[in-house]
This record gives sequence, C-alpha cells and structure tokens, in this order.
Amino acid sequence: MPEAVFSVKNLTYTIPNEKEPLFHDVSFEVNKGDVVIIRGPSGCGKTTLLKCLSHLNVYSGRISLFGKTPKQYGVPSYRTKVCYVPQRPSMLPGTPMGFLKTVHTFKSRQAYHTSEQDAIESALKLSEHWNITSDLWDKDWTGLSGGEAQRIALAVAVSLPGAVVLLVDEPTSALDEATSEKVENSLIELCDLPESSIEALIWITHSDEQAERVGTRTLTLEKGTGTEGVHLVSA
Ligand SMILES: Nc1ncnc2c1ncn2[C@@H]1O[C@H](COP(=O)(O)OP(=O)(O)OP(=O)(O)O)[C@@H](O)[C@H]1O
Repeated sequence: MPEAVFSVKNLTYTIPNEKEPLFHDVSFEVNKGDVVIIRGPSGCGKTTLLKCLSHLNVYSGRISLFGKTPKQYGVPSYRTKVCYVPQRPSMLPGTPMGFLKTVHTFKSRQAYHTSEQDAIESALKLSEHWNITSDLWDKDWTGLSGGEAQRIALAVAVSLPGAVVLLVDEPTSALDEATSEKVENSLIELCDLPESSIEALIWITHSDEQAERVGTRTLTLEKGTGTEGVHLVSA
C-alpha cells in the first residue's frame, strides 16, 4: 500500500465553552487523486472540520501530510500545503490583486520561487476561463458579487504554487449551472495536471448530483444519539 497523502486520526473538536464535542473521533485517509466529498446536514460541522484540517481551529487528534504534522512543517508552511478556500471570502480588505500580491510575498510561498508576474498571469488566465474579466481583480472585494469573489478566491488558491491538498467549501454554491460546470471541471483536473502541485481535494457540497459527478469517495458526518456529537459514518 502506498503511503497516504493525508491522514486524519481521531479528530475531535469542541466549540469553546461547550461541554460536548461538535464532532469526535473522525478518522480517514486521503490518497493521490482522491476527491473526497464531505456530506452532512446543515450545521453538523463540515466547515469546522475543514478549518481543523488546515489547522485554523484548535482540535485534538492527529493530522498529517506525508506523515508529518502541521507543527513539524511549521503552521504557515502547512497551511500553504493544506489550503482552505472559504465559501465566502467577502470580508477581506482591499482588492483581489492586492491580496494575490500580498500572499505571494509570504515566506511559505517564496519557497516555490514563482515570480509575481507568473502567479498573476496564471490566476488571470484561470479566472478568465471562469468568466471573470480582468478588471474585477482591481475592484474592492466588498464590491464583488458572491459568485465573483468565490471564483477569484479559488483562482488565487489554485494559481499560487504549493497547495497539495485543496479544501473547498461549497465552491460553486453561488454560481449558475454553466459556470459551475466550468469551475468543477477545472478543479477535478488539477490532480492530473503536471504543472499543478495539488494531489487531492476535500470538497463540501450539498448537491447529490455534484457529489456524484466529482467525488471519488464520500465521507458523511451524522449526528449520534444523546450527547455523542457528530461522527463519521461512512468512508
Ligand atoms: N468557534 C465557534 N463558536 C461558536 N459556534 C461555533 C464555532 N465553530 C462552529 N460553531 C457552530 O458549530 C456548528 C457547525 O458549524 P459549521 O459551519 O461547521 O456547519 P456546516 O455543517 O458547515 O453547516 P452548513 O452546511 O450550513 O454550511 C454551527 O452551529 C456553528 O455555529
């Protein structure tokens, strides 16, 4: 058996000041080429789970990428490799172009030696394919529609080098059907593109059809009995 790209063991998360965990003992492995769908009813903890996976929430349990923990990588470097793209990035200050340039200067990104110009060209090309015109990159995030902001945030995550596991939270929820299909197709192709560092995706969706189209595996979070909290019921 080849070593898993990404491994999660007994992941348990408790909301601050709550007694019982939101979810507990979640364990799964992700292999190269996987598009792992995360399902579960609204409010069961899917977004919180993705935030734990990219070390944005405090959790118990063990998460590792190629056998190394976030602390062993150093958290900023780990977050570049296990990259979380939120559903709604509209709270960001400034413009998407400013954001792309700032993220490009981070030490954890500089390790990949991509020029700023290459990163910009790559992001503009991908977003244009997703019907985002270049002028939108210089508009304030607050002036963008939900769907525009969502596609631009995805283009930034995919175009900057370094991500190995991409965590996407309902990445097409604000898009019409035709645009959604384009974004979907681009995302699932990433694992096979020689120029992409991405080896697997973990993808939250509420759509059965989308899960069927893009997923290679499905994990379902379900509420247990009594105060058990949410746990993983299928893999
Ligand atoms: N830091 C926190 N403080 C308070 N409540 C929190 C915190 N983190 C998560 N929650 C709560 O945990 C629950 C799960 O939230 P989460 O966004 O993970 O659910 P979800 O399954 O992604 O929902 P949806 O499908 O509606 O997007 C919610 O009730 C949320 O308010």
